[in-house]
Amino acid sequence: MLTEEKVIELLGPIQDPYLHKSMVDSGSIRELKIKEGYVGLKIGLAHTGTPEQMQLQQQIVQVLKNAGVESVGLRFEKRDDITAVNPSEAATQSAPTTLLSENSKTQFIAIASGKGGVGKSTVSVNLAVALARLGKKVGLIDADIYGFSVPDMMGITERPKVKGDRIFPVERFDVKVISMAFFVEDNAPVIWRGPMLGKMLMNFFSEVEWGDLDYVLLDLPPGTGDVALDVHKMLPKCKEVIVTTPHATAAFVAARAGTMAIKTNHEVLGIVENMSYFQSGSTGEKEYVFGKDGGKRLAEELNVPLLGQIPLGQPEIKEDDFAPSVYEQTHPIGEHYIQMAKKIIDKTN
Ligand SMILES: Nc1ncnc2c1ncn2[C@@H]1O[C@H](COP(=O)(O)OP(=O)(O)OP(=O)(O)O)[C@@H](O)[C@H]1O
Repeated sequence: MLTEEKVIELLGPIQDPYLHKSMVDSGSIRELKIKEGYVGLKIGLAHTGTPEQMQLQQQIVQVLKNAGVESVGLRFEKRDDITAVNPSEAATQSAPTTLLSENSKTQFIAIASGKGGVGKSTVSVNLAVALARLGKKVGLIDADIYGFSVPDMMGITERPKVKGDRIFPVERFDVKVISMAFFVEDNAPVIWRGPMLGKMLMNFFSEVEWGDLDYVLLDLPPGTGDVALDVHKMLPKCKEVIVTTPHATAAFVAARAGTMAIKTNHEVLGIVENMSYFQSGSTGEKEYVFGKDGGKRLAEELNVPLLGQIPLGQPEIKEDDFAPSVYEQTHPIGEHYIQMAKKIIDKTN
């Protein structure tokens, strides 16, 4: 037979979420009724209807059910005799959209390409990591809403933490990452269109707790579609890096992305020519597998710098720290990224 003393003893270790001490000692238990297999509790909290209340509710039910109680009735009321900070509200108030505010010091850089498969996501990830390696505070938004791949490329297996209505980005290689991949179940395809996409992107700014950042890189979807346009509208100060292969057709298509940026008054920081050549490990000879200098010509055409020519090559795959697309700092390609990141820092200072 469960007694009042026994229930109090069971609830003793559970903390009041706002007073941070035992709910028994903090006077949170306002009423207690026991009847056959039923326990009814009225609980007073500094804030009600909050995620903390939900958590507490689950804890109490769990403890009592484990002790053999068949049904638990809980009622919550707001306590006026105490004042305590509500972390969810505090988070909302202290997490304004500072990244987007007029006087924000954060630099936005969109990584664009004319077509898919040229290595835009690989470049986004490695530039973000290189900027972080150079001591910058960096965020990375995987805005490739249909073809999100950043978490897989960086070997991210966790999901962002959610506190109240704030989302905390996942940190990997000192880069804060948010991706559409975190918000879909089982890699389901995303079928949202038009305005929904813009809203999703806006949420990435307004509901994510980014903290203080020097750079936010955005991995755009390939081409010059809705999302790229949305980004340009949403982030008037956003600068752009265009990725292409040396192939003439790829560079020709990439020119459209460049023209769009220029027409909408966004500075193009430069061109990254990816998969520029294959360098033989034994002879050091370069083989121009996909053609030569398409990126260089594009840079001349748009009158912007060529930030780098990245050869073909795979990162070293480590079993214990799996990140299939991140080049180590000491890898020759990792070094290319450091040089490009330095140029970007120079150009944006
Ligand atoms: N320099 C490189 N050397 C070898 N492989 C590369 C290089 N750059 C990218 N890749 C590989 O090419 C493929 C396409 O790269 P990635 O996904 O980054 O392209 P993308 O332009 O973002 O494509 P999409 O927009 O279609 O997602 C990936 O398998 C990636 O690992």
